[in-house]
Amino acid sequence: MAASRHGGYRDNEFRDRESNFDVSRRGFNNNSKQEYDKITNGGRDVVRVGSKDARDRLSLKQKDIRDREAPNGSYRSSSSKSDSGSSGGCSSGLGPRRCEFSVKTMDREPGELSSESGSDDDGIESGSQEKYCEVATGEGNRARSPLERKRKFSPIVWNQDDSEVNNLSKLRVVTAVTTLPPLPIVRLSPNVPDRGVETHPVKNTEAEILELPTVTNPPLLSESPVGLHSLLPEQRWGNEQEAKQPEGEDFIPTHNISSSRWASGDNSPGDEGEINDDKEILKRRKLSPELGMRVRNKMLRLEESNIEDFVEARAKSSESEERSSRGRSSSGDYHPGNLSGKDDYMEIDGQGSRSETSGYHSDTDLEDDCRETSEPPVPPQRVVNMLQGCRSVDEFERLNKIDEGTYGVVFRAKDKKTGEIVALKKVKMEKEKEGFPLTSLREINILLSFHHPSIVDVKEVVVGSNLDSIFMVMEYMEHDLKGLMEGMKQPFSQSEVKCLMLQLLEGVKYLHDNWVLHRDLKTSNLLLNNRGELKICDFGLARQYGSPLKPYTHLVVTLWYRAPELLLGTKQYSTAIDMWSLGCIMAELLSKEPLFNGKTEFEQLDKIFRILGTPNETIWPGFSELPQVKVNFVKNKCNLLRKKFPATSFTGSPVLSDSGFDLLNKLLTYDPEKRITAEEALNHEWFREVPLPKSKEFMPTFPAQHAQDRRMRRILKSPDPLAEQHWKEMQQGESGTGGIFG
Ligand SMILES: Nc1ncnc2c1ncn2[C@@H]1O[C@H](COP(=O)(O)OP(=O)(O)OP(=O)(O)O)[C@@H](O)[C@H]1O
Repeated sequence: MAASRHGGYRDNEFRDRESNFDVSRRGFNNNSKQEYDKITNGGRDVVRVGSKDARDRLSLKQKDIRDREAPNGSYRSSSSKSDSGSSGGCSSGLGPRRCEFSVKTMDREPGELSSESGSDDDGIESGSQEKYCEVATGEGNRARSPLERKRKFSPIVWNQDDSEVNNLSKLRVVTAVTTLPPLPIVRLSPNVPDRGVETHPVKNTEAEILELPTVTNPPLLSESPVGLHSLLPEQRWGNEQEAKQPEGEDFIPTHNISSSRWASGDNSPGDEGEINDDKEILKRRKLSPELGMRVRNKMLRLEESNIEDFVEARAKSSESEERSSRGRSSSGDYHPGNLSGKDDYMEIDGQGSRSETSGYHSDTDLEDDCRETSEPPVPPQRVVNMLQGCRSVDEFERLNKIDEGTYGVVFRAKDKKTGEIVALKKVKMEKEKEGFPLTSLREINILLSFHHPSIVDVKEVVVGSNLDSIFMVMEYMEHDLKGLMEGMKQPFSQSEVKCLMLQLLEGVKYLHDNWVLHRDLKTSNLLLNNRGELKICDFGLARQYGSPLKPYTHLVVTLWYRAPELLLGTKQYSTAIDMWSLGCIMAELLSKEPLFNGKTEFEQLDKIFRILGTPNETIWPGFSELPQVKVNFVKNKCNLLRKKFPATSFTGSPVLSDSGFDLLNKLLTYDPEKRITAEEALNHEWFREVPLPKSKEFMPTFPAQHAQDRRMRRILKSPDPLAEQHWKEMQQGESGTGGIFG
C-alpha cells in the first residue's frame, strides 16, 4: 500500500519482519556495537556488516527484495557498497577506538523503563497542572543532573587499560595530556610562556590580533618532555617513545606521528618507511618546493599551537599534581576541569547579544579557547602529521557544488587516484588576513580526532593551489535530513525514526562521553547516505566542556533547535542543550515539520511555551533567575505536545506511542538537569517496542539531490529575512583560491 512512500518502498513488509526480531537490548554503549547491530538488524546476530558471510547473505536477501521492489526503482543496494572505513556500519571500520570506556552502561531490567506517560492524553489535554508538571519537569528522569552523571565518568579511565589505571599518579599526568589532548589553540600572546619562542601575529575570526608561537629554539623546549625537537622529521614520536618513559616519571605523550594517517606506512600502501626528507615529501606530494614550504609553514603553525598547548597542559598538570598531592580528596574522582587549577575561577562573558542567527561564534568562546587549556581536549590518535604535507586539491576532480554553509563550501568530488567519491569542504578564508578561522580549526581537529559510525569521517586535509584554501576531505553522504524531508511526501515512519534516532543518539553519546558539545545539532547537520547511515556533521560550533561549568556564549544552536535555557540567556550549560535539539529533531522527523520555528528569540520561546506550557520555579528550579526571564511571556499552563503527537490519529497527525511520547517529553524537559541524557535515551523503552527500529539496510533510499538545491531550498524557507540577501552576498564574495574548487 505504501509502495511509493518517499522512496517507493513497502513499509509494512519489513515492519513485519522487524516485529519478529528477538530484541533483548540491555543498553547501548559505545562498546556495544554488536548489540547495536543486533537491534538495528533486528536482533539477527548473523547479519553483521563486518562479516563477509553475513554481507553475502544480506546481499542475497536484498537482491531478492530489490527484484521485487525494482519497479519503484528506489530500494537501496547496500550490498554493492564496500562498507569500507567507518561507513561500514556499526560493526566494521571503526578504526582505532580511543573511546574504550571502562565505564559500563548500566544494565536495565526489562520493564524498568516502562512508559510513564500512561494516560497522558487526559492529563495534558485537560490542562491539569499536576499532570503538566509531571510531564514538563521530566519526573521520569532521575534527579541527578546530566553533569553529575557525566562527572561520574572520569575521562581518566576512558583511554586506559586496567593495568594503567592502577598507577594514579601516572594517570593524572596522562589524563592531562593524553586523554585530554589539545585543540589547536591560538593563545593570546601574554600567555605564551617564555620558552624561547617568538610569536607570529595571527588574527582570529573576530579581527582580534592573536599571536601564535613559532619555535626558534627547540633545545630550550626540549627541556620538557614535549621537546619540539621531537617534532623534527628525523624524530619519531608516539607509543614507542612513550613506552620508553621510566615508570612513575611524568611523561607527556605527544603527537603520535606513527599513528597519523599521513605517517609513513599508515594508510599509504605505497610509502615505505617514514619520509624524512623534505624534497622527497614534495616529490611524493607533487607540490612545488615553494608551495610545499608554505604548506609546511602553515601547518607547522597549527601544529605548534598544539605543541604549545601540550607545554602549557604539562605545566598545568604539574601544578594540578602538586595541588592534588597536597590536598586531594581520596575519592578518586577526577574532573578534567580541575586540571587547570581554576576550580573556583569563573570568567564572565562580557559581550552582549550580537546576533540571533546560527553559526554565531562568540568572543567568549575564542577567549575560552585562548585561556582555558584546562578543558578536556581531544585524544590524539588521529593527530595529523602535518609535516608530511598535504595532498593538493588538484588530485580531485570537481563534480558539483553540494552546498554552502556559513563556514564552508561543500563540493562533491572524485579522487583521481582511487576514483572514490568524496565531499570536499572548503574552509572559508574570507578573512584570511585575520588568520585561519578558529571554527574551522576546531572542526578539523575534532573531526580528525573522532571516529565513530555516526560522525562524518574526515579522511584528510588538502590544500588548494593557493595556500589560502584548505579543504577537508570527507566521506560523501547523499543527503542531509533537512533537504531530504523537504522532498518527502510523508514523514518517516516510526521504525525509520527509531533507526535514525538510535544512530543519532549513539553519535551524541560518543561526543558527550568525550566531553564535546556539538552545539549546532539540526536536521541540516545530519547526513544520511544510501546505506541508511546517519552521520553528524558541522562541528564548527562544537567545543569541549569540562567541570566545573564555565560561562559560554548562549548564542549557539540554530534558533529552532535552541534549548530554552540558552534562549533565556544562561551562560552555563552543558550536554543538555544537545539533548533538547535532539527532541526537536525527533519531533521533526516524525512530523516532517520543525517543532518550534520562531523567527526571533522571543518568538521561539513563545512557541515553546505555547506548546509545552510556560515553565515556573516549581518545575524548573532556577528558572526565575535566568537573565531573560523578566520578559513578559505568554502564561500557558497546559502541555499540548500530545495533541501534536497523538497515540492514534485520523487526521494525518504523526502518531506516537505512549513510550515514544515519553521519550520526546524527556528530551524536551525544561529543566536541563532533569533532561534525559543520550545514554538514558538509548536505553529507552521506545526502541524496544514494536514497531522495532528499522534496520539501516532496510531504510528506504532517495534520489540524490541536485547540486545547490540543499542550500537554496533552505534559504527560501529560512526564518531569517536577510538570508537571501546574505546568500547573494556570499555568492558575489566567493573568492577563487581553490582552482576549480574556487
Ligand atoms: N560529507 C558530506 N557529504 C555530503 N554533503 C555534505 C557533507 N558535509 C556537509 N554536507 C552538506 O553541506 C552542508 C553544509 O555543511 P556544513 O554544515 O558542514 O557547513 P557549514 O558552513 O558549517 O554550515 P552551517 O552554515 O550550517 O554552519 C550540509 O548541510 C550538507 O548538506
